Amino acid sequence: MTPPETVVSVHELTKIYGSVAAVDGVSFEIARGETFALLGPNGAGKSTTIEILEGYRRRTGGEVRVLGADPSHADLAWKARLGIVLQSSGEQGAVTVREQLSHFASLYPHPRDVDEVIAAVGLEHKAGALIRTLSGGQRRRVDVGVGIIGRPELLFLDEPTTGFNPEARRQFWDLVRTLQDEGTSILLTTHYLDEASQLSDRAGIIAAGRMVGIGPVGEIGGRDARTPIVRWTEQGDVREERTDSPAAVVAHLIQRLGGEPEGLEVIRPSLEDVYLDLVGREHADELSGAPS
Ligand SMILES: Nc1ncnc2c1ncn2[C@@H]1O[C@H](COP(=O)(O)OP(=O)(O)OP(=O)(O)O)[C@@H](O)[C@H]1O
Repeated sequence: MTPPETVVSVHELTKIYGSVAAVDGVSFEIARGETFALLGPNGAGKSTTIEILEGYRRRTGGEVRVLGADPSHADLAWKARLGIVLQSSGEQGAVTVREQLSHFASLYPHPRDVDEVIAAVGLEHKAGALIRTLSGGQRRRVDVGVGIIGRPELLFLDEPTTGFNPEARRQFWDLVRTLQDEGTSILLTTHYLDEASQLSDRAGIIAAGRMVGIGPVGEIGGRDARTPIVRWTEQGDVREERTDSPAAVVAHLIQRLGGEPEGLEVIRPSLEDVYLDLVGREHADELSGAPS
């Protein structure tokens, strides 16, 4: 079997603004067809990293290859293989949704069908509406449509579902799964850890410009961080035990206490629990539900 092709490779990337290291020695790789999530609190360095990979910002140091090229020297043909959904589009929108997507489609050699994309982002009923008359979440869907219209090999999604209602977020996840089935490689940043768990194969957690955890979403943080916790209340005190065999612990408890333990919970630490441990509790208020 041939090893998977690497579409993004980042080695010891740094970006210094004045005296601040916004990105401070970050390394990771993305294989073709993989979805990789970059997670971290506000100001951690995610957008700076993603914008360097897109060729929008110059790095201070380190090695970066994206689809075989150095983004700081790449050409238009390279750019046409990327799909980009920036954190904010700044789009004023004196054109309709269909006009906007048709315009971007005309810039690519093998674009998707405009009406298919409009349907995929759930804007059929707004196809003829001026973009400036759309809600924030609807405009975000236009941004996503622009990002995928060129049939990109590699798609950058920087906080794509900010402002989406829960139903729109689920629809967006379905769209991403379709793109994944077609073989698209994706780099995603999000403050919604459920979104990262649902969509990504692997994730990296950045805090203050440094990678503090990286791996498959189900394994990040290591085995100990993922060990289940059995929690119960006994004589007014909350007790807990970390164990690989929670059923045996519960059975033993029932026997010892002579019945149902009060307040019994079996907790399997989620990506969110591991994230909080890794970035520190002081960043907890910047978690999901409070995107930038
Ligand atoms: N043009 C700039 N000049 C100076 N400092 C900058 C500039 N752009 C970003 N920074 C700083 O770099 C750090 C990383 O910012 P970045 O936007 O990459 O964070 P982020 O992880 O994407 O955050 P968020 O989740 O809020 O989008 C922050 O401290 C930010 O203030």
